[in-house]
Order: sequence, then C-alpha cells, then structure tokens
Amino acid sequence: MELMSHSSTFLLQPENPDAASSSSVSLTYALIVLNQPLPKFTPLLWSHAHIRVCADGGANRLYDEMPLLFPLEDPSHIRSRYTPDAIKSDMDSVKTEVLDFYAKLVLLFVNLNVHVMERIISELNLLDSLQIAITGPYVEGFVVFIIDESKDQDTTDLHKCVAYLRDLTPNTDKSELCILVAGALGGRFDHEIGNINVLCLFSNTRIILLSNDCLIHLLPKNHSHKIFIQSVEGPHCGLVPIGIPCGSSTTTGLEWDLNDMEMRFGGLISTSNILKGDIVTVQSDSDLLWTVSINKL
Ligand SMILES: Nc1ncnc2c1ncn2[C@@H]1O[C@H](COP(=O)(O)OP(=O)(O)OP(=O)(O)O)[C@@H](O)[C@H]1O
Ligand SMILES: Cc1ncc(C[n+]2csc(CCO)c2C)c(N)n1
Repeated sequence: MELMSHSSTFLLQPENPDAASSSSVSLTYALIVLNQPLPKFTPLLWSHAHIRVCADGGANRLYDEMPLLFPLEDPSHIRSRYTPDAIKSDMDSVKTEVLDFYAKLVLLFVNLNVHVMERIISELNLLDSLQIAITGPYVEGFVVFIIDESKDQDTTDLHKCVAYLRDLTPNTDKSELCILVAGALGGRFDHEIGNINVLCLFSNTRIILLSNDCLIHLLPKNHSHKIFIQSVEGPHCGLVPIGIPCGSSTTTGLEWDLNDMEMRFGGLISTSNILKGDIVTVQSDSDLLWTVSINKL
C-alpha cells in the first residue's frame, strides 16, 4: 500500500529549518477564508499560499479582521497587502461595502492593464459559465475575481471554492495541491459538518480544516499514513471513522494506540487521545478523520 506523508509545516514560519527536515512532502498551498473569526495565524497561512480565495462572507472577515491582527499598521495598507485572488459568493453574506472596496480598484486595473486582464479571462475560459467582475490592482499585480454563484443553492460556498481551486489546477499538479481552510471549525454545527462533508466529497484532494484550536484532515483508506508532528501541534488528537464504521485500524505513536481495532459511532471512536512522539502512523480499512490540537501559535 502506498505511503502518504502529512506534515503541517504551513504552521511554521516559511524560513523555519524544521519545515524542510520533517518530511519530503512538497505541496502547493491554496488558502480559503471562510465566514468565521479569522484564526490568529491567518497571515502565516497566507504567506504559504500561492492562491487565496474568500468564500462569500469570508471576504468580510478578511476586510474587517485582518487589520485587527496588525494594530500598529494602517488598515488600508493591510487590506491592500492581503487582497484575495478571488471571492466566490452566493451573494448573501458578503457586504456591499466590502465588494465596493475591491470593485473600486477595478477601474485602476482596467485602465492600466486591459490586455493582461483579457488574457487572463480567456486563459481561464470562465466568462461563458460565470458572471465575473474583475478588480485590482493587487499589490503584486494580480486581479480579484468576484464570482457570483447566487443561482446555486445546493452546494456550500466552501464546496464551490474547492471545486474552483481544483479546476484551476492542472491535472499534473492536482496531487500536490493542498487546500488550507481558515475558520472551518468552532461555529455553527451545520456549517462544521458541511465543511467535513467537503473533505469526503473531495477525498482525493488534500484539504485541511483549521481553527485557532485544531486542524482536521482526511486519511484515505487506500494509503498507509505517516504524520510528522510539528512542535505547534498536540498534545491532544483523535481518529474518527466518517460515514461508515471501520473494521480495522492500527496506529503507532499514540498514548492509546489502536491495534487492529474496530471503530464506529455508537461504539469506540478515538477521541481525547494523546501524541507520544514526533511521528504517528495510521493504517485503516476505511477513511478516517485525523484531528490534532494546535498550541503555542
Ligand atoms: N459558523 C460557522 N462555522 C463553520 N463554518 C462556517 C460558519 N459560518 C460560515 N462558515 C463557512 O463559511 C462559508 C461561507 O459562509 P457564509 O456565511 O458566507 O455562507 P452562507 O451560504 O451565507 O451560509 P448560511 O446562508 O447557511 O448562513 C460557508 O460555506 C461555511 O463553509
Ligand atoms: C436537501 C437540502 N438541504 C439544504 C439545502 C440548502 N442549502 C444547501 S447548500 C446551500 C448554499 C449555502 O450557501 C443551501 C441554501 C439544499 N439545497 N438542499
């Protein structure tokens, strides 16, 4: 069975030497900001990400709360520094004032870079299927796509953002894509469970749900798993079957290791477990959720 490595180096400063030594995984990060209080380490996630997308009301959070993380700096500088690449929205939560802020920049971008804008639109081939407004300028010369999907009331904004990022990623690079989702946990339970369902809907994409206090990702059953624990993770962790019971799970590196054990809701699931060392291994005959607490950030 193929080995899949996991290492939350996106919680470390990019220049941290431990980040390179802990695993050989080389990933391209994308960030999705949800409509929940911004985790305090969002700027760190931002610095690791190559593309950043706000899910509907997530744009309000970025606009309102990012400046609060930099109390000594001018809010408008922070908003320009942390401008998303796209806002995917069913337009029921993002505030007009926030859309206006980005929309105001559109004319500047259009005036300065019409040919670049047209090239990007045609390369992405999005115009026919979606209604798009183009905004900019982004500090580094990018644009913000504000994509209105108000017609679709059957999938969540997170689902739409993940689908968008997967579509943007060439097939050859899809296995290296790792989507970090800020603000996915610790709010309304229907939203939280909807966010977990997105892990299951896109089970062959690396997606990590994050809050200030913990992270969650899927461990697909068709791999054995080696999890490199970072200093900012732990001590608490859990392994939970999702959807169906699991017949057999085996782990190493935990205080209460599983040894060819069955887990099911209504029976045993592994919560309040504790990390013992720097590496955890997991093997299971069904998909499991891995969760670990985040400390010291
Ligand atoms: N309280 C919450 N807890 C966890 N995730 C949340 C919460 N609120 C929003 N989200 C996430 O952020 C995304 C965007 O949120 P937003 O409030 O804009 O969605 P929405 O479609 O307007 O939700 P609803 O209409 O159900 O209130 C959601 O799809 C969800 O993934
Ligand atoms: C069976 C069923 N339950 C709930 C919804 C509602 N819903 C699910 S996702 C979504 C979009 C949220 O931005 C909405 C409104 C539905 N369509 N179908």
